[in-house]
Amino acid sequence: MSDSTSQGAPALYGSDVSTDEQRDALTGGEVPIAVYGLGKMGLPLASVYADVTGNVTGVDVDPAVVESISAGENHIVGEPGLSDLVEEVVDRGALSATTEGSTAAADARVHVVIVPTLVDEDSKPDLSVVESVMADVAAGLSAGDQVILESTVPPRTCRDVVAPTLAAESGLDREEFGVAFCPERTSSGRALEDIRGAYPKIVGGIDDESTRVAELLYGEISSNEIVPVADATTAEAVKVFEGVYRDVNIALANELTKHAEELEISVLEAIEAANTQPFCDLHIPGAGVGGHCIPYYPHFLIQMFNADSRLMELSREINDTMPTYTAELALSGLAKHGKESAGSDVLVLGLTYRAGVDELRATPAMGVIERLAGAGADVTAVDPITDTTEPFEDAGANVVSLDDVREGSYDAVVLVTAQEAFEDLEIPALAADDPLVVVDGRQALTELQNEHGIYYRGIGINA
Ligand SMILES: NC(=O)C1=CN([C@@H]2O[C@H](COP(=O)(O)OP(=O)(O)OC[C@H]3O[C@@H](n4cnc5c(N)ncnc54)[C@H](O)[C@@H]3O)[C@@H](O)[C@H]2O)C=CC1
Ligand SMILES: CC(=O)N[C@@H]1[C@@H](OP(=O)(O)OP(=O)(O)OC[C@H]2O[C@@H](n3ccc(=O)[nH]c3=O)[C@H](O)[C@@H]2O)O[C@H](C(=O)O)[C@@H](O)[C@@H]1O
Repeated sequence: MSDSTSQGAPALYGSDVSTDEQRDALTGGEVPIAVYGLGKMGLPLASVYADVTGNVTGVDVDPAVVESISAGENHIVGEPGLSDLVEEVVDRGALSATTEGSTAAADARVHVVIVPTLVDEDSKPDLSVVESVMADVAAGLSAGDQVILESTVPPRTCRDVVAPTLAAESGLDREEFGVAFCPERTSSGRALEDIRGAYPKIVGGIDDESTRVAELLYGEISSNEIVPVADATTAEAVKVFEGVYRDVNIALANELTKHAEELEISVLEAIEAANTQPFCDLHIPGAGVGGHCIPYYPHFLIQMFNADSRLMELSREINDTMPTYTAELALSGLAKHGKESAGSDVLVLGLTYRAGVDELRATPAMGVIERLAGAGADVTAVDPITDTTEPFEDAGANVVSLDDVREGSYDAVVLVTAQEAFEDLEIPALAADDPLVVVDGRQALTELQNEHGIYYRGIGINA
């Protein structure tokens, strides 16, 4: 097998030099790496790869993203350490950025793909972005290259979509290049810590050599254990199973919170007590399950395979009722105090899918706003960490700033996402009348439970 391409960069896949020599080449900056997708996950990942290998080209379709990174700037909010790391690796030439995917592919020996894998309006997995990146990679793929997919995908994607597509579009035989799935087990807000080794790194290749190269790569990226599994399909399943586990368990917590309401107990207290023994890990009930991960991953199994998935489907259904349930706690609170829904002034706190992350896909806030506006309430919304307002205005909300909120007065306040900036908000002072209805969708306002002039309903607390 050729050990170098026309560019002379050493191959890793199928190379006949020792693994130690390959490791030295990798950490010595001799192995050019391309990372496709420079978003919440891709920019931290590309930056760590650059920090370790010194030779990374990041690829993104968004010229503004490429421009900011090329200037050594970090466009992702809320990631400790990322701004300094981006500035440092760009400054020393270890990381550069481009919109030209196929050009970057031609020069790279390792291709790391971490672009969005979404679902369409029928909840069917949408791999179009991954497929478009693979077309770029194929255009520049050489014998001896390794492709790493980190985007979460339906199991069998590497085996049945990525590898055949790369072979067909590059003209190479399937045995001439490596493909491995190496799931990104990272949470926004702690991306660098997670990528560098908070948890073991799962790797699975379409063949043993692909797995070996993935182990070599992540052995240098992560300080934690590298866990090779039987194949890429197993690795893809590991990631999806982790996400489905979370969605199902959040649904259980959401169902238990409704039992707790009937039992007149705090489900949060019961959950915390139940979790004191190691065989129980009840999750936390809330205003809904958002983001482009947890609500999407179950569909990577439900929609793609024939096996019975009633539990996953029902869990999705339960979680998707929570935004409406949250809004109706406010509407029933208003009615209990003689206020019509129509014409009531309701403030929604938080629009992103979870605190500190500027991501709006599948955000529970949308369902809350739709139900309130649908009942005729005058809805005001605020979220200091996102600049996006249009979708929420289209749904019937007037999106304002925190300063505007402080000037306003409301019949009800609904907290959907507990942004840090809300901690300074004097919520009782926002009351238009006595009482102010407060719905706490994230157990973030519990101090208002027994406050005079407040009618408090907290999901997981007393609802
Ligand atoms: N966000 C998270 O917490 C986690 C996400 N993941 C996986 O990582 C994937 C990416 O997630 P994020 O980084 O959060 O998404 P993101 O939406 O923050 O960033 C995606 C980036 O890819 C770029 N992009 C889109 N099409 C492209 C193309 N054809 N070529 C190159 N770049 C392109 C976009 O411009 C954007 O900058 C997710 O779909 C998910 O499967 C895995 C673990 C955690
Ligand atoms: C298994 C797991 O913990 N996965 C994490 C998850 O991160 P993500 O950013 O999607 O956040 P998340 O904490 O799962 O929250 C998702 C949604 O669910 C809600 N949520 C979360 C936990 C909970 O007990 N109750 C609840 O209602 C959140 O408010 C949010 O709307 O999905 C990421 C991913 O796979 O993309 C993954 O890397 C992260 O480690």
